[in-house]
Amino acid sequence: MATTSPSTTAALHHQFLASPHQNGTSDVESEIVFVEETLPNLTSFMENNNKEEHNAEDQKSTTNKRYLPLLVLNYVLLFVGSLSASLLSKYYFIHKGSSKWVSTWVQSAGFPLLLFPIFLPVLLKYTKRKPFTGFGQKLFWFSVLVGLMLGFNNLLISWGVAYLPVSTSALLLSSQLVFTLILSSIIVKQKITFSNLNCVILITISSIILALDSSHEKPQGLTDREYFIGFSCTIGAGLLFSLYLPVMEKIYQSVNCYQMVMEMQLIMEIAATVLATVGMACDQGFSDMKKEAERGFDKGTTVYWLTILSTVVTWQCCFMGTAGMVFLTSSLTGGICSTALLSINVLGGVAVYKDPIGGFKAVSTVLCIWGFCSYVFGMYIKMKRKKVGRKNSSSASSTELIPRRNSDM
Ligand SMILES: Nc1nc2[nH]cnc2c(=O)[nH]1
Repeated sequence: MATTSPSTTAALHHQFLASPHQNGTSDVESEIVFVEETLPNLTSFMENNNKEEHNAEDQKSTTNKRYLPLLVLNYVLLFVGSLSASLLSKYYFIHKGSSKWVSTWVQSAGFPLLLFPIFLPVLLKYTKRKPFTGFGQKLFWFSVLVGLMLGFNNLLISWGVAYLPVSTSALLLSSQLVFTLILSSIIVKQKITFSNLNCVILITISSIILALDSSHEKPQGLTDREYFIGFSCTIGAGLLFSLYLPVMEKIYQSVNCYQMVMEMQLIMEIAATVLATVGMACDQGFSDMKKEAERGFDKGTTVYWLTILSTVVTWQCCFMGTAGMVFLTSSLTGGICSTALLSINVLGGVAVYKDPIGGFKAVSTVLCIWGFCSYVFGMYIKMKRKKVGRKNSSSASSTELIPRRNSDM
């Protein structure tokens, strides 16, 4: 029978959930040993209590009542953000915007928007946790490092977009999905299943068809050197992004609260903005911006600033959604959702810019939707099976303590 008082137990439980890796290991089994060895009286007490407490604390647990609304919200952010950021970036370049630094800077400069998901839950009394509680130095420096990596990725994306046709960069970027599958199987031991392999293959084929169909869209006057730069930058961006996703998943394994994910995201976006701002300052980006607003942009000054502002907001939604998806599901699911949107973005081009749609584009879109839907359906079935399994298993409660990853999603 437990002798620990409920308040001590709750505090220790909270401490464990907040930093499960304090014993210096990252292995789930050693965490069980850690709990059972260092808190001998706690385990049996928790058998009766931890299920509800864990679900209330661990927002990435699929049994948490806030899990599904958060997942839907993040996917909507990713979908709307990615689609509109891509259309707006195209709008910027179509109407004679040309600065690569401006296009890099707008991808992260919307970081103050992250203060909403950080402070709103406290103001609305959804949580008692004060923002940045338990945010250690290690997590801070990790976030800065990953933020600089993301800033560099944003720069590479901008160079790619500036030199390559949209279809070519979509094809090259879709290679990030294969890299994500490989890197996440190495970094977070992602299982390669029929469902995720099928999805990766279908979405990759979908992008290849799309790119082959629109290879004639190569801009006139593009030199071989520029094409090579655009090509290398886009491949580099795909590689960096496919490293970024599993690295984030690895870090999120020690985070159980969505608010903290947004706090990390804030630090990362600030680091990426510092990088972009230094680049802007050194390469006359700010004066380019002013010149573009006054003379370069063919839709006038007001529309220029509105375009910049909406691009800033939509990129932020896109990154917020990506981070949320990786936290709530896995890096592979986040990667699949982002990359599937590359093909869907083409449909956005058809709807908004009246880009021509032929048989190839239609087949590509169907393949992409098919791959994506079969994956989501597979995830849904798996989640349902897990739920039934959990209900049937009465001995599962003691291991519910361990932050459970949806590693096969
Ligand atoms: N490389 C890369 N950068 C991104 N930034 C936002 N989405 C993406 C993506 O899918 N790939």
